Amino acid sequence: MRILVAMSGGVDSSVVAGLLKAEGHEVIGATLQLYDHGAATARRGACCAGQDIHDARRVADTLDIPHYVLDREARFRDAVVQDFADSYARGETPIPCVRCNQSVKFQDLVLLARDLGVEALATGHYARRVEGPAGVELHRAADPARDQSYFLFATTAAQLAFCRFPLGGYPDKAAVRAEALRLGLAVAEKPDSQDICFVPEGRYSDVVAKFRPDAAEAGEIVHLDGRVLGQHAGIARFTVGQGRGLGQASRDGDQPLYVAAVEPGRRRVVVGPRAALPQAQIEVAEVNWLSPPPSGPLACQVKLRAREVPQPATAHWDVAGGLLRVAPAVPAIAAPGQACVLYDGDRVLGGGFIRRTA
Ligand SMILES: Nc1ncnc2c1ncn2[C@@H]1O[C@H](COP(=O)(O)OP(=O)(O)OP(=O)(O)O)[C@@H](O)[C@H]1O
Repeated sequence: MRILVAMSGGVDSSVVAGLLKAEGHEVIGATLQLYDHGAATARRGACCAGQDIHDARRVADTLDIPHYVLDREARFRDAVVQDFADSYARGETPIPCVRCNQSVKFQDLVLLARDLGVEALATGHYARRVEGPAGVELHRAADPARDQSYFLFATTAAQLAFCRFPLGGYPDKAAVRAEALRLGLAVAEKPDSQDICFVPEGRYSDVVAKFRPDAAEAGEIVHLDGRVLGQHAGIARFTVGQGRGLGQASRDGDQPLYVAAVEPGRRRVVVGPRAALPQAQIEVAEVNWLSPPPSGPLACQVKLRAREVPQPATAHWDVAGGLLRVAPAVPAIAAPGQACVLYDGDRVLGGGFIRRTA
């Protein structure tokens, strides 16, 4: 098979290219240049800085495969970084990896793949693509610690059919690194990439302040009952459900307080006791189904943030409104902007972005 491999310069996608080549496929590598390296080169493990492009090229040379570098900086800045800042300015907590998968990685790479006349696009994502009786399904990776299915919910059925995730069945990262050594790849010991590739040193509020200074303006922290408890240095620093970083607004007497809402219009952060936060129903928009959309109540498990185990819930799909209403079996706090992904066991049924909670 002629196959395009999305090569970030990291261990995972390098191993994918090596494995596919060893299996006898005709492999072509492609690396997307996604952001200005100036700020990022100091950061080890960033996925798409200059060093990473160099590493990807070196791996391609070792494997003796053709390698393309595509400049997608402008598109990444508009579709991912600007969207990230805009989302914070709306009082949400964005999930940029999903936007990147949606708008840059899969769209642009699938287009390139089609131009090159290849039959599939392979990535180093930890997820499993399963050929089911009614079409291709997305499943959780074998290694729960690495599973990235949550970030892939927005992949369309057509993209999924075209994609391959050869690492989805690996038991753990150590096995992938061992494979890299066996294949003689220079990146075998390279550190894992960190949370958000375009944010140097985890200072995401600096990025937001640059793109949306309004989200970094000071404002009040108020209690649900209207009392002003303190000041904050920008709404972008707050997420619904957050209990840390509230300064003197972190307690009311001996009762711990949590962020109940972020109000961009009034630049206010509203806090209250945990039990007072809305947790009964979650409204989800921009829904993508990777299974037949349900016509009645759907008993499933949902994941409301990247690092959590799916929890039982019932979902109702409002076809006309294009909205999903999710009622967790055990009340749960959900942050607008994050993804709500529906599972049936290991299988991803679909998902969308959390809009509001009630
Ligand atoms: N700049 C890029 N160019 C091409 N493909 C990329 C790029 N960044 C990521 N990818 C693809 O998306 C996959 C998942 O990206 P993620 O940022 O989660 O990388 P990762 O888990 O650190 O993997 P890796 O070790 O390959 O960097 C990568 O394995 C790779 O196939």
